[in-house]
Amino acid sequence: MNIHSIKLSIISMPLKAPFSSHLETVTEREAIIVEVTGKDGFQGYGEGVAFSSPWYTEETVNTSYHMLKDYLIPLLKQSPAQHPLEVIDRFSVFRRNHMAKAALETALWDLHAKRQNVTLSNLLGSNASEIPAGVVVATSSLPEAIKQTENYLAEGYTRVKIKISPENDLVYVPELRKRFPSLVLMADANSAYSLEDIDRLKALDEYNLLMIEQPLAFDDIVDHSVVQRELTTPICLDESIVTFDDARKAVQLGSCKVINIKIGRVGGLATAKRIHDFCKEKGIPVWCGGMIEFGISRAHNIALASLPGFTIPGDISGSNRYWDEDIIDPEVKVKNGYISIPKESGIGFQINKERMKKVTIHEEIFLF
Ligand SMILES: O=C(O)CCC(=O)C1=CC=C[C@@H](O)[C@@H]1C(=O)O
Ligand SMILES: [Mg+2]
Repeated sequence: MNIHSIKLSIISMPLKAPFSSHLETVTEREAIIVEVTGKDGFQGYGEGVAFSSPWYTEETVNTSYHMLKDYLIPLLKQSPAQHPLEVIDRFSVFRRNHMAKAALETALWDLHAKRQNVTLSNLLGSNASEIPAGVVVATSSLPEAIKQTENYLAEGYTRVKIKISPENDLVYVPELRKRFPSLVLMADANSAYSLEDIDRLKALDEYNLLMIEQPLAFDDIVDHSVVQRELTTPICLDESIVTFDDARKAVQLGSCKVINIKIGRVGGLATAKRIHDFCKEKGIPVWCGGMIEFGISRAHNIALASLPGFTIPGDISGSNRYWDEDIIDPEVKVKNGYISIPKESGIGFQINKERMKKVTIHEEIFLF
């Protein structure tokens, strides 16, 4: 793809408020920003979405950096790709490390779209002009959860996700349902339950949740199929779906009725789109998951979520959900519950260089 150089930057920014689930409380977010510069001067951007420690998946900012620096960038230099679709196959010689792979692969998609002078959304096959927004309420205080939900509804959001575990589920869900009877509400368990909790999960059926996300183990597909048979509420898989074959097997087994697609978790846009295409064919609705990300990953999510199989609002909120000031210009904004798809080529947002400079804690350039 005629690459001149790749710059890796590690950035760090405090969240406006802590993001709490039963697994972790995030107060500060680090991420890797990948900037690929072509010999023609075009630049593509990607964002590594692994967290600082391995609480959500096994990857971290440091392991992603190591993969990019010591394996993925040298591999791309040694055997150049002609098209971003080729990259995933090339990277498959290295096991997993999907978030590191996606950080680089998405930057190449952005570069490719800019060179073709098309939006990334169009390049992926969409003609949509907007996507519905969704927001996550992640706090360990019920009054705070109620207050945040009220505020987000006032900002125009129409779909809210809360974090649940056996410690709070039968308090949070009934209380929020009572206060917001017609709210499109869903719950993410991040593997807080086991098969023994089946009655507890069944008790949630009466609260009209849009879905329950990842109730059982992060790497399970089989036990989820047992629980899904017992529940009327659809199960959505997040952590368990890291490859196309995971999605295929989960659908075949009846382990879920909905899939959350995260570009980073599945290793890039090519696999994300492949899972989307498969689910669309099988009648399985999908939505785009979030990673408490900065604007570059958010922009890639917007492009992906514009595809027609994304029939459920994703965890795609405005830049102001987490940040005082994002690293992109303009910031992502939610109006009447929707986010407009930018019309400029590639991801359609500019990098706010001044902001980037302020939040960068490390950078390195690799010449091709
Ligand atoms: O990006 C967002 O707005 C929310 C993302 C979100 O809910 C999650 C991100 C990462 C780990 C989890 O806690 C959670 C999820 O599992 O979907
Ligand atoms: Mg989740």
